[in-house]
Amino acid sequence: MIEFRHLVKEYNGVRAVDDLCLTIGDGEIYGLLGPNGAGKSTTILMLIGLIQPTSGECLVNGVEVSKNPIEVKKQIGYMPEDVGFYTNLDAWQNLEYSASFYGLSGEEADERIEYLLGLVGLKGVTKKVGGYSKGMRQRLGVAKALINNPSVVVLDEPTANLDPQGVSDYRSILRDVAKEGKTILVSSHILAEVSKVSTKIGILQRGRLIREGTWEELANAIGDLNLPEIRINIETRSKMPEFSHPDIVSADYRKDGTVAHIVAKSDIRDQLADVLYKNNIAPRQIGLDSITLEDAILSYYNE
Ligand SMILES: Nc1ncnc2c1ncn2[C@@H]1O[C@H](COP(=O)(O)OP(=O)(O)OP(=O)(O)O)[C@@H](O)[C@H]1O
Repeated sequence: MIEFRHLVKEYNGVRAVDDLCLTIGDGEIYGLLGPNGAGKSTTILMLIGLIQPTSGECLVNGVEVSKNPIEVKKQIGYMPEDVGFYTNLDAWQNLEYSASFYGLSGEEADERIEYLLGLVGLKGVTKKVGGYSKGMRQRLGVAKALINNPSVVVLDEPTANLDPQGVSDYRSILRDVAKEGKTILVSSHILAEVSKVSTKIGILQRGRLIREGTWEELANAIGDLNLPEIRINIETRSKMPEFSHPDIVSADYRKDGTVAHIVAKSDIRDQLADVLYKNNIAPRQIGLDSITLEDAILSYYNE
C-alpha cells in the first residue's frame, strides 16, 4: 500500500507537488496522469526516497519513507523512464547482476530470474540486451523492477515510444503483476496508456490532484461538464450548401460536398437540418460525434 499525506515539495519557493493526499491499495494499478511538469516525477522520487519532501509524508505499507529509507527501498521496485542495462550481457545475466544487489544468489536467484523472464515473455532469449527492441528493453525493465519481489512497483512513463504491440504486452504484464497483490503506480502524460490498464486514475496538474476516480467515475463526471465545443457530422446524397451560423467554429466539407464535419459552440443540428430541407436536400445522417473521454479529460488540463 502507498499513502501520500499532505505531501509538498517546493523548489525555490515554487510548489512542484502541492498538498498531495492519495492512498493506493494492494492489487491496485494507479495511473498518475498529468502533462509535462505536473509533478509526477517529483512525487515518485519522494516515494522511492531519492528526494526529501518539504513537508508531508510518503508511506509504504505504513512505513514512512523519509525516516526509514533503507527498509522501504527493499519493498519498492522502481522502473525509471530510461532503464539502464549492461548491453553486452543477456537478460539473464543482467537480472543476475541486479539480484546480487539484494543479496540474492544461487538457486534462489535462478528461480526468481526464471519466473520473471517467463512473466515478461523473455524466457530463452539469449541475445545480448544491446540488440533488444525498445519493447524488449521495457519488458526486461519490468523484470528488473520486480527482482526483489517488492510489494510496491513504481513505473515512470513506462510505455514512452513503445509500438502498439509493446504497449499491449506491457499492459498484460502489469495485470499479471497486480494479480499477485502488488501495489502498482504508473505515471504517464498519455491518457491512453494509463486508462486501459489502471484500476484508478488521478489527474495531477501543477502539483495538485485535480481529479481522481475509476475510469467510469471520471467518465460520469465529465458527462456533467459543459463541453466547450460539439462536433456534428452530416451526410447527404447530393452536394449540400456551406452552412453559416454564428456558433460554427469550423466546418470541413468532403470534396464532393456530401459529407461535412462541423465544430460548433452549441448543438445546432436542428438549424442545420432546416437549411438542408429548405434546399430540398434530405440528410442521410446528422449525428453528434461522441467526444472521446480523452478529449474531455484533456480539457481538464486547460481548466
Ligand atoms: N530539481 C529541480 N529544481 C527546480 N525545479 C524542479 C526540479 N525538478 C522539478 N522541478 C520543477 O517541478 C515541477 C514538476 O516537475 P516534474 O518533473 O515532477 O513534473 P512531471 O510531471 O514529472 O513532468 P515530466 O513528465 O516532464 O517529467 C516542474 O515545474 C519542474 O520544472
